[in-house]
Amino acid sequence: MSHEGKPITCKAAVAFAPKQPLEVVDVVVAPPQAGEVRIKIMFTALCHTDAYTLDGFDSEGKFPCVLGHEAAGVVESVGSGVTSCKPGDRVIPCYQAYCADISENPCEHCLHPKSNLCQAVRAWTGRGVMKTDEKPRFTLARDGSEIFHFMGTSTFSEYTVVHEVAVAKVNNDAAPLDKVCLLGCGVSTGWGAVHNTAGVEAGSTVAVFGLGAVGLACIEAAVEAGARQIIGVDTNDEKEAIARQFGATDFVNPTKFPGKDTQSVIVEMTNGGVDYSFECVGNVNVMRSALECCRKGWGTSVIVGVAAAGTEISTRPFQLVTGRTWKGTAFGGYKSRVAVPKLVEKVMSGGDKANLDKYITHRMKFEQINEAFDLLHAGKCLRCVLSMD
Ligand SMILES: NC(=O)C1=CN([C@@H]2O[C@H](COP(=O)(O)OP(=O)(O)OC[C@H]3O[C@@H](n4cnc5c(N)ncnc54)[C@H](O)[C@@H]3O)[C@@H](O)[C@H]2O)C=CC1
Ligand SMILES: N[C@@H](CCC(=O)N[C@@H](CSC=O)C(=O)NCC(=O)O)C(=O)O
Ligand SMILES: [Zn+2]
Ligand SMILES: [Zn+2]
Repeated sequence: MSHEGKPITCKAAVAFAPKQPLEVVDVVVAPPQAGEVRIKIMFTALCHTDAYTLDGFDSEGKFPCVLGHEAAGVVESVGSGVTSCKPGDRVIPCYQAYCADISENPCEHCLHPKSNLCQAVRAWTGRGVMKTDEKPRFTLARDGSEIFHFMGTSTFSEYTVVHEVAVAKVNNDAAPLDKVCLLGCGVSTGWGAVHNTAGVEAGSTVAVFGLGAVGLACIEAAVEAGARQIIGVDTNDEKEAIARQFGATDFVNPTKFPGKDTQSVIVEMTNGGVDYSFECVGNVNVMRSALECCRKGWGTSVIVGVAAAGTEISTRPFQLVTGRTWKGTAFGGYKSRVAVPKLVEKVMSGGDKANLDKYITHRMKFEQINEAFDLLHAGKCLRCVLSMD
């Protein structure tokens, strides 16, 4: 039965308040308005950023909300004026939008080769609402109260509504949605941090701080780029084996060097520091270590991790005066709607090299979402893919 133009009542995992378990409840998802797309979510994974927002660390976090931003699904219906996708299309919602190929008035970031920070809808997604009427499309079935969106995606729901500029198509019919959903955030971010933001070259030395899915994707990309030494850094010893499987040549657990900072350990190991480092933790002290373990003259450190509201980074300016570069990345610098379909093709044609299975440590039913958060918090899981059916 078609629900086109009508509200859909379905299950969503609602975050009613920070630090509280999600509640799987009935929500009403309004039909898509102009420039909007309603998607039936098939699979969604959890990213550390969902946990960070649920834990109350996100200055943009609004409650109640529907979290989730790493997913794949099928277009159920589209609002007026939508031309780039149609009902039945298999898609990946993108928290970083891209408007240049479908907007009559593209934003300057989409037109600029150096940025992927589309501004078309960002102001509204940050406030948890849709641009057209500045309201959410989710309401609670039991009392009609509004529920905010998250990152413009809100994939912890059987159905969601996103802006058209945030919809990447999965053009390859053979692409498994239960795997390519990971390209909606973590894996793409790690790959892009290495290839786009840093531009790691063959023969480079690399340190990756934080060996969750994002950090491991950095390692995978560094191997692909031909890095000769890749140092994985994590406070969890259990991450050493997996890091080496991904291609790390060395492993450092900072807790094993009491009284000595991690940057000193790495500078000694590399006789002067690494060419590139990646912070994939979201801790400002680790960000400092990641910068300061870079080689003077040309070392570049990329901040990938998302730090808690109110925290700030610091270092001695001398670290930059002596030639280190400190930069950051959002979604690995990829211009989402055009890049994600290419990443899907890369996975589909890449054999084992770009096999996403190694990131999927757990699979669960949607109703088990709080167990999945517990695993992520405990450091027991890279990616847990939740099935909606
Ligand atoms: N900039 C962007 O576009 C994106 C940023 N992120 C952020 O990237 C970070 C990583 O995300 P996930 O891989 O999903 O997280 P995760 O929680 O799976 O992995 C984090 C890893 O860091 C390790 N860790 C914790 N404290 C540490 C310390 N002091 N030193 C070294 N390692 C430490 C943990 O043991 C864990 O292995 C998060 O901050 C997340 O919010 C995620 C996706 C996109
Ligand atoms: N909302 C936070 C910042 C959160 C943040 O930095 N998000 C990353 C993506 S994390 C994905 O898992 C990002 O790409 N940010 C760029 C953006 O435009 O959102 C805050 O207010 O500090
Ligand atoms: Zn994410
Ligand atoms: Zn744009």
